[in-house]
Amino acid sequence: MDVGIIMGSQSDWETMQHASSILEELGVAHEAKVVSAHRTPQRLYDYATSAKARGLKLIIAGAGGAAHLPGMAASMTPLPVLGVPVESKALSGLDSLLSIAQMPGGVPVGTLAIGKAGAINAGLLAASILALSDEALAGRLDAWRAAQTESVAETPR
Ligand SMILES: Nc1c(C(=O)O)ncn1[C@@H]1O[C@H](COP(=O)(O)O)[C@@H](O)[C@H]1O
Repeated sequence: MDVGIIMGSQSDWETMQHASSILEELGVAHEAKVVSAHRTPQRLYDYATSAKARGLKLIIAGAGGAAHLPGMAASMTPLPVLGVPVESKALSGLDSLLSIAQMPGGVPVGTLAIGKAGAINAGLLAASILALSDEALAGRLDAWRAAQTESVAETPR
């Protein structure tokens, strides 16, 4: 398993499934788990502290509202952590974005955009990081990008 996708709640899956779909398309081995710093702190501790030893190379963490999950995960693993701010009902994800992006110096979380675009880009960014040491994956990523470019019509229909 190369990538671990974690999310604060089952309700985040609607957003985070887009990270999973991209990784699936690109043939990157991944797992998805519901893990919450607030509601299941022991599960988070166990997940983050064992992630590297289990062979994961990177973690994508999505959460909404007071989104402490990505930062707490980053504090307990040397693996790179990409954070996806899930769009919250009360504040449209601005709360999620700020609480994921505004980490204190020393504990980085690579923060993506709010919602679906962020989840897609977290998957793509994870793939491009892994592709640095995986030629076959680099080739699949190049093909994915070329297909995306190809799909953009020059004339609106
Ligand atoms: N931000 C966090 C954390 C965390 O950061 O550990 N755990 C749950 N949550 C968030 O609470 C929101 C509402 O959750 P519910 O839909 O379960 O009430 C979700 O977006 C989740 O990410």
